[in-house]
Amino acid sequence: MSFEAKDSDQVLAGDRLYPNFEPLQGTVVAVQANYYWVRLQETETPISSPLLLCTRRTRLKKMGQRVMVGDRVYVEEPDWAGRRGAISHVLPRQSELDRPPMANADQILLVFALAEPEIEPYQLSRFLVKAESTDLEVCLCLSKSDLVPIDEQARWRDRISTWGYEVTFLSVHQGKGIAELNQRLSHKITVASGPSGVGKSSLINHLIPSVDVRVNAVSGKLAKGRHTTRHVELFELPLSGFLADTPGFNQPDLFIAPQDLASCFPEIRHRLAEATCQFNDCWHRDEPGCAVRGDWERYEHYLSFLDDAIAYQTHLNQQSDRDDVLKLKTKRKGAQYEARLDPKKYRQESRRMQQQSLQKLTDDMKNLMENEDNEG
Ligand SMILES: Nc1nc2c(ncn2[C@@H]2O[C@H](COP(=O)(O)OP(=O)(O)OP(=O)(O)O)[C@@H](O)[C@H]2O)c(=O)[nH]1
Ligand SMILES: [Zn+2]
Repeated sequence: MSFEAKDSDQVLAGDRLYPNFEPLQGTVVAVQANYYWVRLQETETPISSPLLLCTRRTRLKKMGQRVMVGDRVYVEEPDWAGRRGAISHVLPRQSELDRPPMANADQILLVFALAEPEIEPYQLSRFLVKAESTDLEVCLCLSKSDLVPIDEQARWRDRISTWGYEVTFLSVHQGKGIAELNQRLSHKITVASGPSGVGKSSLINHLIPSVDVRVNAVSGKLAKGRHTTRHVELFELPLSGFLADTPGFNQPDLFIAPQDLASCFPEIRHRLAEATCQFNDCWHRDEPGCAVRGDWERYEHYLSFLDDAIAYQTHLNQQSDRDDVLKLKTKRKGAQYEARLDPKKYRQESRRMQQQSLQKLTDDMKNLMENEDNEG
């Protein structure tokens, strides 16, 4: 065997069979059925604000590779005129949220109003714990600062700092805090959350003055699913980055395991960094030698959420016992639950529906582009 210089057109094992091409990369901003709206990175695309309606390559489907809002993807075979493409690859996720279903979120923007409606500490605590349970960064903003005198704002700032959080004061009406917030949101994917009426919509409109018409048009098309917890959509921020406003995030059910609750309180994390409880599995209620129990403000909230968490876990355990019984019964009776749906008919139906919805989306895109042409 001799070592020879490689022939330029000889193909060896391990060689790349494709020429060196940079794949088109983008972020999935909305999902509808099996179609994905992908915002491409602006570089090297022949159109501006490239938003393509994409399908998912069969290979991904076969692999069971789900594509979520927030996913960073490669897009192949762009059809620039028709604004269509195909997702060929999903890049590894940094994070994954279940509700809303979202990939790569970096932080949660939690908005409460200083007034109208007034801050309700227990409710704020609940939102904070919910946010903490995702393991994402929490950015807490208090809005409508124009309605409340400076000394009252300072009282809230001091009070919430004992909870372990810094606050940013905002007033959309006075444009206060907006620049600072924009910085915190830049180059990140942020999920906005907060109770109704705190001014979240006003804030988003203010942050994104030219809320992207195309993305907005996506909202219109997705209107049906818009107010369900399953729907989520990303808006592009002026300093880069995306913001998701998701109605589904507004009812924070604390489905947290009792043993995980303590880590959702900065006050407890802080106490446990300084000292340890006598028992490893301390729930910080009335156990002897507990390092957490004390007269800190939110301890009452912790106890209350713990009761909820224990009740929820008990409920789950009972349900899983019931499911086990059901499984046993079903086994004994044989496969009587099979073939409820005629799978073939169902598949044909759903394919036809997909074709229809694709046709509708394509029409929508055409209308949009025509409108844009008329405007510009
Ligand atoms: N004084 C004052 N009012 C504000 C400010 N921002 C919003 N508002 C008012 O608060 C009210 C609610 O604002 P929205 O933006 O609809 O609040 P939201 O959080 O989106 O409410 P939902 O749609 O119910 O979720 C409106 O009347 C706004 O004009 C602000 O900075 N200062
Ligand atoms: Zn303890």
